[in-house]
Amino acid sequence: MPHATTVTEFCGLVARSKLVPEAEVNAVHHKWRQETKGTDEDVDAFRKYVVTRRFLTDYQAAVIQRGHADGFYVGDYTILGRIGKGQSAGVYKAVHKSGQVVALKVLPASRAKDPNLLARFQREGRLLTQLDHPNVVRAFHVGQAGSVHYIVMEHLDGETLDEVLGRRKKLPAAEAVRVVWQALSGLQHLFDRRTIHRDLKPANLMVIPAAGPGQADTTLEATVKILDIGIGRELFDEDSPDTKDLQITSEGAILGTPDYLAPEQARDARSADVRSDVYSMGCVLFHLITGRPPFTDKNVMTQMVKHATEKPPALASLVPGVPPGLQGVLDKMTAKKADERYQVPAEAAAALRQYLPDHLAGPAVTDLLPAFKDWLQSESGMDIPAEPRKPATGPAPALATPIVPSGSGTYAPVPARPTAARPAAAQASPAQVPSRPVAQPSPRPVAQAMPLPAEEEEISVELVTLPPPAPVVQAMMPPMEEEERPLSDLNRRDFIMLGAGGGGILVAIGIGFGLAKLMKRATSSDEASDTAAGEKPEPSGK
Ligand SMILES: Nc1ncnc2c1ncn2[C@@H]1O[C@H](COP(=O)(O)OP(=O)(O)OP(=O)(O)O)[C@@H](O)[C@H]1O
Repeated sequence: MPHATTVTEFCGLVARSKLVPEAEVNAVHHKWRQETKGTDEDVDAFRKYVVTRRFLTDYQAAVIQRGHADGFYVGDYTILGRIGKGQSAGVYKAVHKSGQVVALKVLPASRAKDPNLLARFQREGRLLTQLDHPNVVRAFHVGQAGSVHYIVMEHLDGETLDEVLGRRKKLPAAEAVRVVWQALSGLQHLFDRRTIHRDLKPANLMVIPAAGPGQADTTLEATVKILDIGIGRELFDEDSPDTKDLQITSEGAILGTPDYLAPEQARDARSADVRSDVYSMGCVLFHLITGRPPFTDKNVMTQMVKHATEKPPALASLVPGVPPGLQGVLDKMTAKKADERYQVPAEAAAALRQYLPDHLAGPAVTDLLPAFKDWLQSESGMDIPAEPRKPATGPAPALATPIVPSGSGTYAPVPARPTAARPAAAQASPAQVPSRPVAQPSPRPVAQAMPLPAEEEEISVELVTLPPPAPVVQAMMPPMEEEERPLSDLNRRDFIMLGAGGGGILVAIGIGFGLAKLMKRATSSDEASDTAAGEKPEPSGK
């Protein structure tokens, strides 16, 4: 679709998008002309004007300037901006018609055609909506609008640990322990709900809030949230029809992230259990403290063999001042044999507790607008307390749900999370709620500057499938850029990517076989040396 090259074209697209009513678009256009004496060619200046006055968000204005008037609505949600792009789904900041700001994870129509991707996406939605813990991202609803599928989540205003590490390289031990301790609390909740994660890495752990400009760059006040349980698994569901997909997805994950992968999970994704998650969290702890993962080989195969056979370097050899006992806890989290690890995340969390900083801030929890709660209740039957409780603050146990080992070695059930107020972080300011014919208040112009997006900002217009709009402009337009084409138009690069993806899976299968062979060889040489030492080998059963 052609770019808007004049303010008139831009205004036409805004009106067609229904983000701002036509009369209001005309009024603001008129006002801008009067105030600035701008010409019809000054599209950039006009775009800046409407964004600064919050008629549109950066993202909306960028998409419109690139010639698109659709793709701003998913069900009852208006898209405000793009937050992240995963391998298959996109994550967007959006606002519900009640004014509640949320994060929408969206599987576009073209991806939903793939039954494996759709099954994985729906599984993630199903798992997430069953979870309810301050250290796990909260999901409210799984929906479908036309052929677009989406998961409605609390909007987290923070940054991933990956981003924190990108900036700070490593964290002081007490800070690292606090982060991992929280994640372990969230993982225990997953386990209590019979779920394991299987893809724990810094990019899937979010800390909120992010350190603001001018503030101390620390996570000591932050809450950790586990994200992305897309390849998570409900335990004991091996017979479910999507198990095959899990295998493939996990091999894809192996290719991407061997840094934190437990040996048994590398051998066979289906053999992963909660202790594999404990191993991954041990590797994350190692990375946070030392600034590098336990094994740094670029070669995936070598790295996986090292996970299975080598001990990571001692913490003290890489960083000074690490409490000596912490090494023992880390060793137990990352033991090669799952039986020798902490058996559940709560045990590891309990062992880490003595290394936590003295004072811990309470968990950040997302406040929900009453109108959104009512809507959720009527739409999905989700029961959310009307009167949110205050978040706990104070010493260690209050940070997240306390983990209390019961006498039998199992753990006390995790009480429901407090749904208490973090002030207004997740509510749209009136100006953020775009006007829409359905019960949306009109945006109120406010004199607060918002940064304009970088030119290369990614956009997606494949959120909703609408009939092709009538052309608004007839002027000669520049050719469409790569980023702007609808995702349904496959091009050469897509075929290359698809080929690479398929090739990747074959490589992963090869790696799996190779590793299994190596492990087998290692075992038989162990047996051989046992036998040589006079031990009688176990009968083979033949
Ligand atoms: N609830 C949320 N609030 C704010 N940002 C979020 C939220 N969920 C995800 N994100 C952002 O979006 C990014 C992608 O999220 P996520 O990992 O869930 O996507 P994904 O599509 O499953 O990724 P992949 O396909 O690689 O597994 C995250 O790294 C994070 O930056």
